[in-house]
Amino acid sequence: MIETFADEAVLAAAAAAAAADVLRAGLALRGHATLIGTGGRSPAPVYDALREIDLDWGRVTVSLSDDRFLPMTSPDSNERLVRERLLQGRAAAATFLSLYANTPSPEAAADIAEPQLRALAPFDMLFLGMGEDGHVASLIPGSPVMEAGLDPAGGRFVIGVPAGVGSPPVARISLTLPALLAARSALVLIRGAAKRDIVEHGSGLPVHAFLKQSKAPVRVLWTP
Ligand SMILES: O=C(O)[C@H](O)[C@@H](O)[C@H](O)[C@H](O)COP(=O)(O)O
Repeated sequence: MIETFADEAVLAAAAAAAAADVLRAGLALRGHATLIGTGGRSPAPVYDALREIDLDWGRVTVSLSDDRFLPMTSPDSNERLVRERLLQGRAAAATFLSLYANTPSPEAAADIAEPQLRALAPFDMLFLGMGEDGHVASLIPGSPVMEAGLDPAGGRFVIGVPAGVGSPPVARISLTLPALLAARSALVLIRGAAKRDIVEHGSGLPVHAFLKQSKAPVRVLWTP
């Protein structure tokens, strides 16, 4: 099930091409398309490749599977990564929908994002990274909201995640499993032997909850 790529650049080109195909199909069928991005190191080269692809970016909306509850001025902001690496060049014409808001709590920011993400769904393309603890989005082992976020029958699309888990262990805003499963297609981007081992031989972690479902078609792209 895992697709192996020789290196990061080859993986990035394949992921960008797959995303562009799906976005083009969404544009042709519905007149607009949605890409849900992710933070971390893995997506940055994909963003670099994707932003130069000739698409009607003005009719594409981009958001995130999770963000840190930090303003864009922070180097740890995922929104900052997407704005700096994806929303440039041709892709600068896309609309970005923030998960972060300057609210007193991540829960209040999630309340603002909730109806906006619901209105966007289903999403044409979802990118996910995975941590070495098996987390996807900010559904992180050890978090008090992980179980609620992974409930396939849960009523929320977006939740606040209190500080104390993850790296950095700051508060976060995350899509839930029902929101992630509202993707028409998804790419999980992973690198290194340890992560491959978790996907193939681990069990019961957030990544497995996402992979063991038949709702959203998922490809797992791996490079050593
Ligand atoms: O907010 C976070 O905790 C990270 O952004 C995290 O979710 C990241 O996506 C994965 O750890 C994969 O990271 P890499 O892409 O660097 O492998």
